[in-house]
Amino acid sequence: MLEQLKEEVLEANLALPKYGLVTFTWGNVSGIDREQGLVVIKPSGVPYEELKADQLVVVNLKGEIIEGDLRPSSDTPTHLALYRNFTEIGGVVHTHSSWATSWAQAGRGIPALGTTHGDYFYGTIPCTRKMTESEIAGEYELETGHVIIETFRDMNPMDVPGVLVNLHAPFCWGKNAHDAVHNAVVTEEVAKIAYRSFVLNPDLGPMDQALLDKHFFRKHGANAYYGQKKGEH
Ligand SMILES: O=C(CO)[C@@H](O)[C@H](O)COP(=O)(O)O
Repeated sequence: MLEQLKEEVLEANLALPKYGLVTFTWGNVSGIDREQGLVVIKPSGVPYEELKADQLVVVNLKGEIIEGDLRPSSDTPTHLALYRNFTEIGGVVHTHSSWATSWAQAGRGIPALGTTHGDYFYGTIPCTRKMTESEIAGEYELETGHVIIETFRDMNPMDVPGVLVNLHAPFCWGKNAHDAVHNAVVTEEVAKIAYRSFVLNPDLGPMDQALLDKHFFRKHGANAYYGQKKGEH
């Protein structure tokens, strides 16, 4: 099981440069084996082209290293906070993909403007509040997870499988590492499309709820876990 998860997480990490989501090593993917309570994550600072499955690090949900000689990603505490609180997710991706990071630096969520967005996100991809000085000075990566969880206090994270961390960059998730990367690619794409839509029409508003419902539930099912708590739109 764990060896299979390592191969899935390796493949997901290698997909980041393939889809143009990362520069240098500005990103990381993890996956979780919920039965064993173990997370496989990219080692810190290792270039993707050199990455091998046996370099991936295995940690438990407390962050203790169970397997691996290298240091786990610096964002590991953020990934783990999401796994502990978003119990339906199986994979997490963090990148600094440039269009989504531009919205994060602007402190703006990406509204649902069309069906491309609506197929994957049941409403706005939110931007978190700014982190406080004490959060930044404290356990920064863990606190980054906390502000994400706070942002989703009234939303089912599987309705909107991604977030923009204010002044930082996107975190996305899904039912496994591959699904999380898929959502990260769509986040970057809708960030680009939304920016251009506002340039073409600055008065643009969110898409009609009926169209959003049609596209999201057509793809995810009206009674799937995605729709248990309606996302904000
Ligand atoms: O958010 C950041 C830097 O701001 C991180 O994503 C790093 O860019 C990647 O760190 P490692 O996974 O290599 O530790």
